Order: sequence, then C-alpha cells, then structure tokens
Amino acid sequence: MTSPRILIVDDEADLRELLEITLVRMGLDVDSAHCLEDARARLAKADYALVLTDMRLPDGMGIELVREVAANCRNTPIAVITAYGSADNAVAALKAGAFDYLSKPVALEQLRQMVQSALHMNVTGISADHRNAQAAGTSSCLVGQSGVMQDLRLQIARLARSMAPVAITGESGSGKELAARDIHAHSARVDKPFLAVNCGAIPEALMEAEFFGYRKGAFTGATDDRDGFFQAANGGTLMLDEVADLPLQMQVKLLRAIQERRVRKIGSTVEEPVDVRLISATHQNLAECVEQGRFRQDLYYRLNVIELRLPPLRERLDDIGLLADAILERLAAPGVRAVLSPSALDALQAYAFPGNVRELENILERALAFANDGLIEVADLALKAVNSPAIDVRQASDAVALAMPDAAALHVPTPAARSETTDAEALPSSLPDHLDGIERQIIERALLKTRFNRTQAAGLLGISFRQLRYRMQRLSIHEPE
Ligand SMILES: Nc1ncnc2c1ncn2[C@@H]1O[C@H](COP(=O)(O)OP(=O)(O)OP(=O)(O)O)[C@@H](O)[C@H]1O
Repeated sequence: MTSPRILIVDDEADLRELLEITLVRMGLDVDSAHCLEDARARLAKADYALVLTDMRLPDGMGIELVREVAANCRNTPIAVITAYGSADNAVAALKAGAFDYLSKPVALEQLRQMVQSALHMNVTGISADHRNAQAAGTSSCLVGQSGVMQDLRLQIARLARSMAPVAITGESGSGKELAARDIHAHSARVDKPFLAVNCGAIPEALMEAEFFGYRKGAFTGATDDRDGFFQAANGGTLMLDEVADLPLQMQVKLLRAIQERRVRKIGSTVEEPVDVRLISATHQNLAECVEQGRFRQDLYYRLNVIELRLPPLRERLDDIGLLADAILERLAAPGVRAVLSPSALDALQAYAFPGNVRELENILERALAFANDGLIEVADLALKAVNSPAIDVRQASDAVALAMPDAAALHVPTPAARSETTDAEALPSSLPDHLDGIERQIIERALLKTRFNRTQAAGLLGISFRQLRYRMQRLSIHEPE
C-alpha cells in the first residue's frame, strides 16, 4: 500500500526541511515546491492527501493556491502557514476554503495533529463532498426534505471538512445546536467530544474556571485540579451557544485562547495547547451587538469566519409532516402509533411557528395528551388562531397556546369555590391566555426563588434550561435590570 502524499509549498528552505522531516517520520510521502508555479505543476501531475502552503511566496500569495485547490481539487484539503500574529491572514485563508492554518513558529505537535485530521478525512471518505452530503442526508439528525434543508445539509457537509469557526444564526428553536452536532458528526473529529456550552447560563464569576479549568488551591473551594470546557473538548468541537451573552471581560480571554490555541488554567503558570473547533450560535444579531459595544469586533471577526443560517420553520412548512412524524414517533408510548389528522396537518402548515421546531415539539407533546387513540385533531393542537405564514412574529407568539397541564390543574376551582361562582365566571374567556397566565406566575415564582438563576429555576420546574428560556421568551419574562 502506498503512503499518503503531501505537498509542501514554501520558499524558506529551513522550514521546508523541518516540515519534510516531520512528515516523513510520520510515514508519509512528501513533495516540495518553492513557489506557486512549481506547486501548480505538481498538482497537475499528482493527487495529494494534503497541501500545506506558506502565505508569502516569491510569485504570489498562498491564498491564490487555496482558492485554486478549493475550486479544482475538492478532495484535497489545503492548509496555510501564516506569519506570527497575522490573524487576518488566517481568517482570510479559512474563508477562501483552507481547511486549517498553522502560525509561525510552527509547533510540530500542532502540525502532526492537523495532518492526522486531514488524513482522517480522506480515510473516512469525508473528503468527497457529494458522498459527504449523502452521508449527511442519511445520518443527519436534522429532519426535513425541503429545498432549504437540502441546501443546509450540503453546506454542513462542506463545513465539516474544515477547521474554520462557524457562526450559526437562526431564530430560537430552529435547530442551531442540532446543526452544530451534525457538523461535528460529519467531521474528522467525530471520535472526539462535542461539547455545547450555554454562555448565558454560566454565572460571570465562574466563567473563567468553567472555560479554562483551574489548579488545586487556585481559590477557596478548588480542592482538585479541574479541566475546563476547552480541555474537555480537546480534539473535538466546542459549541458556544448564546455567545452574545458572554461578558466583555470573558470575550477578551476567549479571543486570546482562539488566537493562541492555548489556554491557561486558573492558578497555573503554564499554558497548554488545545485543539478545538469552535462553533458559535446566537439568536441575536451579533453584528448589532458589535455596533452597540456589547460584543468585541475582533472576537466577532474570529468567530464569524463562516456563517450558517438556519431557516425558520415558517420558511419550510413542507417539512412539517416529516417533522411531526419524527417527533410523534419519539413522544408516543412504545407500541402506540400517533398521527395527525389531515386537517390538523393543514392547520400546522398554516401556522407561523415563532418558536420554530421546539414549539412544534411542545404543541405535539401537549396535543398527544388530549388526542383520542393517538389521532391528533385540530382542536388537540390548541392553536389559538390559524395564522398565515406571513403573520407578524410577535402576534403569532401571543397566539401560541401552550401550557403545563399540571399548572392548569392548580387553578381548577375547589367544589366550595365552584358553588360560589357562576359557570360564566369559572370559565376563562380564553383558555390559552388563562393557561399562559398560570405558566407565567409559576415561572416567575421559580425565578424569584432562585434569584433569577435560570439553570436552577429550570431544575425546580423539571424542565431543561433551553425549555425554560424558550418559555420565558414566549411569555416575555425578562430579568429585572
Ligand atoms: N430539523 C430538525 N429536525 C428534527 N428536530 C429538530 C430540527 N430542528 C430542531 N429540532 C428540535 O427542536 C428542538 C430545538 O432545537 P435546537 O436546540 O437545536 O434549537 P436552537 O436553535 O439551538 O435553539 P435555541 O436558540 O433556543 O438554543 C430540539 O429538540 C431539536 O431536537
């Protein structure tokens, strides 16, 4: 069996030799080129498992080669070597299609890791875009066959081939975390951890310790050494969810970690290298946050190398049938088949879904409790009004009828109370509004009890942080200033 062949493009003889020796010791075949023209000639003759190019070459810039390889040799990953501190070049190369970059002076351990990743892509067949897209189609956890979803899967397949930081945008509940998981699942990092961190849920005082870890004795209560998110996700993917919620001070530290690819535990004197692919997500407009001075421009630039937009559910109403089937299959008791009646499906397809797929899940979960023999009718969905897809999102949000059934039970009048009230008084004029009111009260009580610690409040209510955040958004419950 022949060894994978790597092409090194560099005009500095010393560096070229160092790279050659390192790669040959890894059991690889190496060709070298000293300029763009030489590299093009070699690329025309042979297939390479990886191209590694310097940015500055005697007859042009390495980024030209990145563009050419990305366009003409789709199965060949290309990485660049950038001068120390030239973050802009690294970002430009990633945007142009480079799969990764190394900064000078080249750390050999990083070089080996990068080469391994590139080879892993080829071995697993992740390198071929079309195969990858197919794989993403069959093994994706993102349900949906609409045109926008197919495009999304294709983009995910491409993104999975690179180390470039991805910024996922999209409304709440539209599947940002699921998309991040898909990128990881189709990347060479699949055997390593995927870690999703909710930046909005970490108390500010603990943030540095949570992200970078700490040494024993670094502060009161630090009884052992502990890894942070970066170490825990080493070799894999770290998703920074709700990244706009990061306090400015933490943004500076995060930027440094990204640029240096190194982190320092609290209480430690040494930095340790970390190899983490970053994916960030937010439902806020990060560019606006930058304008308002709430988010650092330099960090935005580093995180936003490639943008992936998740379409809201109302832009892909064709997917509702498939989504509902998948959700009902998950929710229904074993051996029970739950289905939507044709008119219930019509009603959902005419609805605006301000809360996107999460809202669909909540609607179906509730409907299933009311449905007869697993057949969900329009009334079971408890959609307050059948909105047209073009409806204003805020209006639609008010129109959602979701509530916790146990909360509803709290307000059923006792027999004594019932005897004192007329039927008309006992019945709310709008059940959805009434249930929303109850839900609001309960959530506010839990938040007060936990001094607005949303993670703890969610725990008290037996729901996830995300579910609580969704419900707070829906009911416009905000933390007091
Ligand atoms: N295309 C999809 N197919 C199947 N399930 C989906 C899809 N999109 C979203 N979901 C489901 O909807 C719920 C919300 O998805 P997810 O948490 O990924 O959204 P999000 O955009 O990250 O939300 P948030 O902005 O609130 O963090 C999850 O339960 C997820 O499994």
